[in-house]
Amino acid sequence: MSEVLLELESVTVNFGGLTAVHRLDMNIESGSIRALIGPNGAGKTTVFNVVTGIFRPTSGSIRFRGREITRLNPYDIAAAGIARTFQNIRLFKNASVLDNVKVGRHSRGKSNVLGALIRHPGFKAEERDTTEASLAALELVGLSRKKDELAKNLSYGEQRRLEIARGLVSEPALLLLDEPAAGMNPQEKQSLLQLIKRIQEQGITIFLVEHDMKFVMTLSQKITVLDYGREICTGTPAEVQADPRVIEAYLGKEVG
Ligand SMILES: Nc1ncnc2c1ncn2[C@@H]1O[C@H](COP(=O)(O)OP(=O)(O)OP(=O)(O)O)[C@@H](O)[C@H]1O
Repeated sequence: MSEVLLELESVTVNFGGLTAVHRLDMNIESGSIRALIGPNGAGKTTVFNVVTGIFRPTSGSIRFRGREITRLNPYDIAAAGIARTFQNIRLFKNASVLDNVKVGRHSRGKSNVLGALIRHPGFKAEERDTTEASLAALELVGLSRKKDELAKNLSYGEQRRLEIARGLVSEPALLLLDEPAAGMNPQEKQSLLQLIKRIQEQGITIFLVEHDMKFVMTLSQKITVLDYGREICTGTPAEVQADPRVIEAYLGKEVG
């Protein structure tokens, strides 16, 4: 049995009278690729938001590498080793590709503003380290040649890969991808699939929300299915596809 990296225990998230996530238990094994699927509004993004500290759960607990992270703020959660991308592209469009990646390194930085202003030696060493790590992340996502381009001049698929590079540069143990394949053409999806596998080979655990079923079934070791905030099934792609509760949850609903 491999070690559990992320553990959700009876996590509930209420928004006023609405229960977006209801007593969710989840164990994500270190080194695995886990998908979270479910019809629109099932609570998937809310799960990402509580894991990354954007929302606090109403009740329940979240542990990462055995450490309680439930009440930490997003910055401390990032520093603990969890990175994410968002459903909608969030890049600095008028900044270079390289600078967009460097921004992702901030959760590891130790130097303060004063160190930057006086060009303290520690700051310079950190700058060098940031640039090297950013170039390595760009290499991994296949964007090295475009490092000096403005982000806005990249194609849609490249912009999404740039966001992944920005997540990787903090050297996370866990990478959360929110609908990474959304809006991509078949070639872009294929190259994304290969990229996610390469990231996993680097020892990074992947947790993704994705509507493209073919993509999810090809990539994931295990899938958790949510419906109205409740887990209805967790299993291998074959187990999930054969589960009547999953078929029922999707019947008559837009799969996306
Ligand atoms: N900040 C919020 N305030 C109030 N309600 C919210 C908030 N965020 C999400 N919700 C509600 O919680 C429920 C779950 O939303 P969530 O975005 O997590 O679903 P999802 O599974 O990610 O959906 P989609 O596949 O459409 O992105 C929905 O009913 C949504 O309207």
